[in-house]
Amino acid sequence: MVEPVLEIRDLRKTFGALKATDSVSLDLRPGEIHALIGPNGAGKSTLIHQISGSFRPDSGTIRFLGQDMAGLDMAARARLGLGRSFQISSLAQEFSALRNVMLAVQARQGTSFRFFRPVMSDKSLTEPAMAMLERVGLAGRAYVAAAELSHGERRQLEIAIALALGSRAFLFDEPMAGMGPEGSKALTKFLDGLRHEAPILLVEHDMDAVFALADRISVLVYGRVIATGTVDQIRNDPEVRRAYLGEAA
Ligand SMILES: Nc1ncnc2c1ncn2[C@@H]1O[C@H](COP(=O)(O)OP(=O)(O)OP(=O)(O)O)[C@@H](O)[C@H]1O
Repeated sequence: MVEPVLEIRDLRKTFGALKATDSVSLDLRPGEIHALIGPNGAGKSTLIHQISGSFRPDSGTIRFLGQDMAGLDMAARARLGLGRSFQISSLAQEFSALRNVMLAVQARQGTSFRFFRPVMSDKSLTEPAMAMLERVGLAGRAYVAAAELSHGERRQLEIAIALALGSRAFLFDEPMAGMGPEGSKALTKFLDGLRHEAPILLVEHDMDAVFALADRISVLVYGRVIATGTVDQIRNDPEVRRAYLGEAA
């Protein structure tokens, strides 16, 4: 069997008497989109926070690329390649898309001071940055300021930055939120290709996107995973239909 990229075992987190994460186990395999769905308050964001390192679990383990994440803070997990998006504020708005990715390439290379060469003509930065924009389908917008990009394009740019920084897996919490139908469609198409760059754990309420994208779905209800399976298995699971999907299935 293929080794999972991310492996979560028996994770528990309580807030007072509330079991926000109740013995959750799931994994993320190479090349897959694993969607996490469930009603409001089911504990999806709480789970993502524990994986990214912003909440500490009460018990259980999180392994990423074979390494135990306990004791590593968010920055350390990000450095290992656990990419958490979307953080629009991380973009330098007045800089071009290319320049934004170049900053990430530069950070990865660990060479922040380049007094003798004008940055924009430094091929060791422009070439990998442009290649990254091509990978996310944004090369045609390379010289446009981040502030001028559409909502969806900014998300593509953030992912180019995350890939340039070395992200090996993505945690996305409701990426479709705030997008119109056209934007959602474009982002769905983009995420579809992105899984081959790095697998994605996707929290999403937009069921059209989830059913179009997910290789597997886990359903969280009251902090517990009540089912994990393919789109068809989940759509036809009587407990899932009763607890969550209702007529949406
Ligand atoms: N910092 C916190 N302190 C106390 N309770 C919290 C905290 N964060 C989340 N909760 C509670 O934990 C439960 C799970 O919340 P969470 O935001 O993880 O659910 P969710 O599935 O992401 O919901 P939604 O789909 O609405 O985003 C909720 O009852 C919430 O009120």
